[in-house]
Amino acid sequence: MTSSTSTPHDPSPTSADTAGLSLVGVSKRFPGVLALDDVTFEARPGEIHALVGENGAGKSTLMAIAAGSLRADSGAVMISDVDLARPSVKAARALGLAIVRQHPALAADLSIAENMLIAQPTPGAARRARAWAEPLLRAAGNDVRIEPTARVETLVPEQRFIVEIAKALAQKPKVLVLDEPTEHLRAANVAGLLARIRSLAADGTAVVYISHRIHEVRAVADRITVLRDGRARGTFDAGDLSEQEIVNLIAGRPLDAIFPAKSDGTESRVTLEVTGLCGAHFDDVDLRVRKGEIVGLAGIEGNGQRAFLRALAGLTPASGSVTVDGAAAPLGSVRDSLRAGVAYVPGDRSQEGIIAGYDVRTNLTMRSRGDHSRYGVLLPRRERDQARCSSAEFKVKAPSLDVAVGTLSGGNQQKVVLSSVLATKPKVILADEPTQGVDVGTRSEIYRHLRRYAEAGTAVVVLSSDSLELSGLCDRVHVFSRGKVAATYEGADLTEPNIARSIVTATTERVSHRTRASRLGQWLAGHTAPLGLVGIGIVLLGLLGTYADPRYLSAVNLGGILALTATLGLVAFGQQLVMLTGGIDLSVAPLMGLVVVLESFYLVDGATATDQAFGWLLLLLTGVAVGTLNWALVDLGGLSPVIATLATYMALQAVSLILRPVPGGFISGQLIDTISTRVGFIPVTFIVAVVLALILEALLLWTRTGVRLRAVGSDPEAARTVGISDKKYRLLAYVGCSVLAALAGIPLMSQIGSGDASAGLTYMLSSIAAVAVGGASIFGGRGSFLGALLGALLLSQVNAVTAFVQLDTAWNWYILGGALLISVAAYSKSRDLAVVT
Ligand SMILES: Nc1ncnc2c1ncn2[C@@H]1O[C@H](COP(=O)(O)OP(=O)(O)OP(=O)(O)O)[C@@H](O)[C@H]1O
Repeated sequence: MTSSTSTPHDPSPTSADTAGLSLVGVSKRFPGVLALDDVTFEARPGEIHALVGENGAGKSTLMAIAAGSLRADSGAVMISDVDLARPSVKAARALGLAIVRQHPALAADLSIAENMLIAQPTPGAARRARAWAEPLLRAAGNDVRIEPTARVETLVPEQRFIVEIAKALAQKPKVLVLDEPTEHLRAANVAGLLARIRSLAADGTAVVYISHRIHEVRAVADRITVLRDGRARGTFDAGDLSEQEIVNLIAGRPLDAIFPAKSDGTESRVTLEVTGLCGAHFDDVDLRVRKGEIVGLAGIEGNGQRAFLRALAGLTPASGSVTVDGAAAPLGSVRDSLRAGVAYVPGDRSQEGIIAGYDVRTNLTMRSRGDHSRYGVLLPRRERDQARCSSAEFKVKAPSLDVAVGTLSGGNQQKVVLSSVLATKPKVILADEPTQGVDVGTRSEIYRHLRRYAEAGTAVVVLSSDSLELSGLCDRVHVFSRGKVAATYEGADLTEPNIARSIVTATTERVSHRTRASRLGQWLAGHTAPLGLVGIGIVLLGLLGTYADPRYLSAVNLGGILALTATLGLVAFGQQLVMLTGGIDLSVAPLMGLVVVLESFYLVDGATATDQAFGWLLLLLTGVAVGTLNWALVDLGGLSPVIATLATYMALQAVSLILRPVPGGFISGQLIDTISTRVGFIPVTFIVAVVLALILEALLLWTRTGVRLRAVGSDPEAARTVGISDKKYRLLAYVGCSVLAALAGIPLMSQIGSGDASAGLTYMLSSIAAVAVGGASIFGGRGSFLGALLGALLLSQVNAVTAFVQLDTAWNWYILGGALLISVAAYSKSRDLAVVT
């Protein structure tokens, strides 16, 4: 390889080169942006090919097309010499392409092992996911201990990236694409990853490496392709280029020094003084920032540096003394911190930095609302002017300020976060990874901005996992270990190797220090806790009922409670199914009534065998038809599930009333007897409900379909990204829900005995309540069929207990409302207990 900066390779693939990944003449236009313009790119087996370029140059778009998650307007994609004629994530994966995305495609409610499993071309058994994932995680994240059964929502960004990397490597890819994989990784894990990549390439894998960290690119890449404004600007041998030459190629012009000059140390005025700050994960930390200084924080994740920064921002409780420009600053309240001029640049951009669905303008101005509103009324022109000014200052690349910020490239989103924070004119800037995902040109602009703020008297504290950044930018760097400042570097000692060494020394300490959520915390945040909690509620209610009247334990009463539980349980299973996908079905109630009405024509005394067979078939068909209709309204019609199923609710109720304006038609007595059969005092319907709950629970937890269903509810975008058809799973859920609701009409028939259009109406609220009490999230992604059954039992018991204690029926509602509030509050609180910061 002999080309130089001035003589780039011809990127057109030759026939000998085409194995690996090959993209030929790819173009892609988004509204207002030509993201890719006739780009040709290839990565050969055994090479590491870096793809570099400014923010918004089109790197992620190109790789999304290679991975099949985005369709090109024109051009061809070939993986291992096979033309990806009909691009899809599945097809690309089957050909051996794995991708580590800039935004990890992980569903928060699923366990880490489950997330890794659903992204595999041929996923193994969900039951063995833990044992399978454990060694893969260990290999991907040197010293970061990650519990495969923990939910992804409990992970900090570094851990999420390690999971994303482990997920991709588990595929044993022939083509591995890494899109900014190290933005959140510390040096030890970066080194481990680069070594791993080299060994994969040595074994013949074609690796595409996207990064803004030029030293990494130089260290690992064999060839480098530069993208600018959607066009390929040349492919070069990495060995022929210096770092400065790569930087110049990316920017398209010579760039001066990346880091601005440091403080001359002549200022003595202290802008920020922190004394003896204590909080969760850090203890007795002092920090002083003088005018003109930038102070850096380093350390291994979990050693308290991030917790310290967040406490300073008022996000978590802390004690100690903080003064800003000599005045005492408040602790423990974000609002008060903001008022005192303390501004925080969040490290977790997607979770805390932006509101992805909102436009760029709102995201740019939302932190400084007071500046462009009067008496609470927004002044649109002033807002627009400020947004324009902020976006120009940071050169935010967006088709217009009205597009959703989520459609911008990662680096441009980061610029939006920073400029929106700086628009608050802060006295203190607490910046957590301020240059994550930002290109080298903008990076140097951000450094200059921060330096300018520092010189103007703003206290600037930067937390970064990049030692090079800290040594180049900061005047002083504190390295954290076990929640305390273990080393401080300044002047001539402030060098990258010193910081890196200090961090590595802390690694060994940290392995033992790394806090994991307590066992109780993990259990409370887990799948079984709601079952235990509802179980306790059921026992307590039972004791109350028995205390009020020993006949509570009579076979008649218990049998009655269980029969009602069976009916409610069946419809709650349906509701649970839909809620797992993030939906809700209000139409279950009139559907149950409609089933009873329909059967009051067919399953009557003296009905012919044909009529009876038709009656049963009609029950099933009605369920399938209503479920399909609901799904079509939601998924094809784009209606919200509440509106869609409310419309169906009204339509079904109207049909029932047309068929039976007044209750009438008697269900066959023999059929009622059969449905009401009991084994001892236990109704057969209850036994059926228990068996069904167990089967559904097993399917949900231990089969690929169950895991995928939960993934769709937890994060439809992440699910689509790993190749799951979210529409298909929502169809399954809505049809399943309606069929279960129709089946719940069978025990209802035996309870009502005649065709009554209003028979099932109370089941709308009670089915939702049973599922919520049973531990489901109304946002989708988590829930339990056993929980729904126990929730149904609790609800049925409340009715019985209020009757036995001879309380007014209003108490039914008080108790149910209370149980609902307590359980939902308890579950949402318990989920926090598994999170380690
Ligand atoms: N879904 C989308 N809708 C609209 N525009 C998009 C979408 N995805 C990307 N773009 C636009 O396409 C262009 C290329 O974006 P892309 O994410 O590929 O850039 P990038 O080189 O990966 O940048 P970065 O380094 O910041 O990640 C940008 O202008 C971006 O705003």
